[in-house]
Amino acid sequence: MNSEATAIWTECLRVIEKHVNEQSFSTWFKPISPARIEGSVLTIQVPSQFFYEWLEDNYVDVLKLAIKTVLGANGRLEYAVVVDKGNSQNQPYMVSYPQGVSSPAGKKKKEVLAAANSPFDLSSLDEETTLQSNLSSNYTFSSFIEGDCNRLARSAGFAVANKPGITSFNPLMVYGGVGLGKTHLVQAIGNEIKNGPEDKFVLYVSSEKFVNQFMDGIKDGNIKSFTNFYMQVDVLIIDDIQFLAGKGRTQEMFFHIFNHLHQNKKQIIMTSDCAPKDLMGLEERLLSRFKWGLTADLQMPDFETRIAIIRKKMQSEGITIPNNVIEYLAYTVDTNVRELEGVMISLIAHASLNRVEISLDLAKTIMKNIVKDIETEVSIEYIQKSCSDYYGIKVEELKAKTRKKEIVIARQVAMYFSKEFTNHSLKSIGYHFGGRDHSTVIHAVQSVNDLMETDTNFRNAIQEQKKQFKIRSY
Ligand SMILES: Nc1ncnc2c1ncn2[C@@H]1O[C@H](COP(=O)(O)OP(=O)(O)OP(=O)(O)O)[C@@H](O)[C@H]1O
Repeated sequence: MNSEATAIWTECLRVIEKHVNEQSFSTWFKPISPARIEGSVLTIQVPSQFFYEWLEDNYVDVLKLAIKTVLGANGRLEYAVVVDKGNSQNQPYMVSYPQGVSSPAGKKKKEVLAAANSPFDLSSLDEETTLQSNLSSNYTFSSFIEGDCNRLARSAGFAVANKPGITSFNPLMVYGGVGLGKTHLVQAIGNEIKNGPEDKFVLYVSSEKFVNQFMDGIKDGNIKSFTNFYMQVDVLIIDDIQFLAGKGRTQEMFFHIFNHLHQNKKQIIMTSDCAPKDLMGLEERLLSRFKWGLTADLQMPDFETRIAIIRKKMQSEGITIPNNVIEYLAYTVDTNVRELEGVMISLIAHASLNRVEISLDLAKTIMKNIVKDIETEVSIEYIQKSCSDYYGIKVEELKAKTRKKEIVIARQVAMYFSKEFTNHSLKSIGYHFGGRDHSTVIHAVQSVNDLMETDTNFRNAIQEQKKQFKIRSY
């Protein structure tokens, strides 16, 4: 082994060690051996292609930092990937990496340090240092499907991403139920800013982590570093703010950080599982500040948006599935997007483990195992789609004002099924049919019952249609 390369790599490891936790260090850096140094190009040998990809995905910044610190601005890193056990390939597998290090003219981004051991210690890093921001690169605007359910939040988020701290959406508060895309959206904003032209210090942190860091700060007598760290941020994204409920001291600290950032036109983005007015256990002065900016909610995506989400996810996995399966999943999973994804993953896993095609039958089997009481879980949307297909009209026509006879019948039947197969109140059913009132629903149910008594064909058709709701399949 080249002793000069060894000495350089040892120096690099010293830098790396400061910025990753012990476990990551022994898992991902100890197995690396230095192969050679040629000029300012250090070649390291990694055990596998997977290992190399993992380093690139997760530790590119810290590697850049190490190379730059030890070899200077012109330093570069190359890899040699071991192809077979005990048989190393001496040709570098990848060249001209890391880019940021090999092109000193390139502008460095000031990002956020997420070094596990010393989260607030910025002292060893200069202005140009590339750090992490705790953002997942998968969460982008392009992978976030737009629909009525998220339009306001998404466009406000986009405006903030283009002018952080400058729009009146400061703070931006995104709220909504479990698994509806809050984290995805706020991280998309963070990624957009981070990849944008300005050099912004973006930090994403969960409220839980914020609380823990604050507690650690108190324990270690290190509160000043904690506060200084957060006050340096240009864009603070804090997830699940409801977690601060009842934690008075943390709230007080957050209040000061919030004020400081806001006064300095720094962007604050928050998420919560409920509307600010329902956030119990948060101080009034904090809640009143949340109202300074914009509050936007996320709802469960409607059927069409769910279809688009499934298509997008499948496309990103490189998997094609039949349309009727996509529709079936979109119909049946109307709780939240995370569950929808869970079902998709199960479906893909079953198909690949059992080496079978993804089919409607497979989807039904999986759904039966995953969703309890599936027979009773019929949504109004499902009924509307089914009835409009049956009568050959559009779903919108069921909700519209039109009084054309065939549409009135289809609408009444759909209301009748909604009353029979869902737990919605008459008022809620009316609302789903273009904002009609409950007496219209009562009238619809009565009319369908009357018609079934007098018209055998109609009764048979209704019985036939009912089956699909009972077995929840089509
Ligand atoms: N509109 C959307 N387009 C594409 N994917 C979405 C959309 N909404 C949610 N998702 C996906 O659904 C999953 C759950 O979203 P996310 O974790 O952001 O939800 P959340 O509201 O933050 O949940 P929690 O309340 O549990 O924190 C993620 O994988 C996300 O990518």
